Amino acid sequence: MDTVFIRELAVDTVIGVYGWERTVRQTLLLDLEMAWDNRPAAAGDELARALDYAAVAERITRFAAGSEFQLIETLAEQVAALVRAEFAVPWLRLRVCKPGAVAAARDVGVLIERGERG
Ligand SMILES: Nc1nc2c(c(=O)[nH]1)N=C([C@H](O)[C@@H](O)CO)CN2
Repeated sequence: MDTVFIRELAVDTVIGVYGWERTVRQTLLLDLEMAWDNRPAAAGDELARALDYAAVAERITRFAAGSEFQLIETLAEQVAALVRAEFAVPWLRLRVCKPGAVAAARDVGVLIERGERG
């Protein structure tokens, strides 16, 4: 299996457990690695056989824009399920970062893997 990836996708969403966080939109950064066999797309040089990272990024951005989760764990789980179901991705690794959430830390977030690499 090969990998198709998206790095530091910035999505705006309502996210957080504190009262003030329910009234603002914050930016999360997503890193996504998706298992995919790139050989058919390369052999035919055709997007139709590729895992279209632009389409995946657009879908995640749209989903996050309409969501209002408290925990980044929940957003990560939902994004992972959506990508696997809608794009037939057998395995993925997703990192969700919430920059600025802990002032003394460069970054905080969660990292999940779902599915089988095959
Ligand atoms: N494991 C998590 N810890 C925390 C989360 C979270 O989503 N997952 N969220 C918060 C607050 O919303 C925080 O980001 C506000 O700065 C605290 N801990």
